[in-house]
Amino acid sequence: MTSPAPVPAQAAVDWEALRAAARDAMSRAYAPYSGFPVGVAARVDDGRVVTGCNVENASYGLGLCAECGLVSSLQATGGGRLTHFTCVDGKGGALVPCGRCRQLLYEFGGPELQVDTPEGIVPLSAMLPQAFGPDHLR
Ligand SMILES: O=c1ccn([C@H]2C[C@H](O)[C@@H](CO)O2)c(=O)[nH]1
Repeated sequence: MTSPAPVPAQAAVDWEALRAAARDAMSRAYAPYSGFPVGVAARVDDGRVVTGCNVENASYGLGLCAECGLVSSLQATGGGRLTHFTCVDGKGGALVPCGRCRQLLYEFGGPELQVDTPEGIVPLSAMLPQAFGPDHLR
């Protein structure tokens, strides 16, 4: 989804607004099996904000992490590069993205993507060292 009023791309990122967007998405998660709702939000290089929530399935292994929805929304609303990312748990606190989702984020944000973690803002390169990515296939 896009935010109602996109922030200009050149403005400093408002992490609290991004966390609020992630909490809002988390409130609509479908997580009846784990009981662990997750919401994510990211700023795009054109100023858009995209979000996602986890969507589980009765066939447990088919559950979709919140980041899956986020990257789908990114593409469906015009593409672009992710610049800032946050992930929250059911209490609204910062949550680290799982390993698979770090790879999803790397595809669209690369090593410089700024990630909001319980230990502060860190580049994705610190969370996915020596990442495999699109450059390996060129
Ligand atoms: O980065 C993460 C980590 C976990 N989950 C979801 C998957 C599952 O539905 C629930 C418990 O693992 O949390 C996400 O959506 N994103």
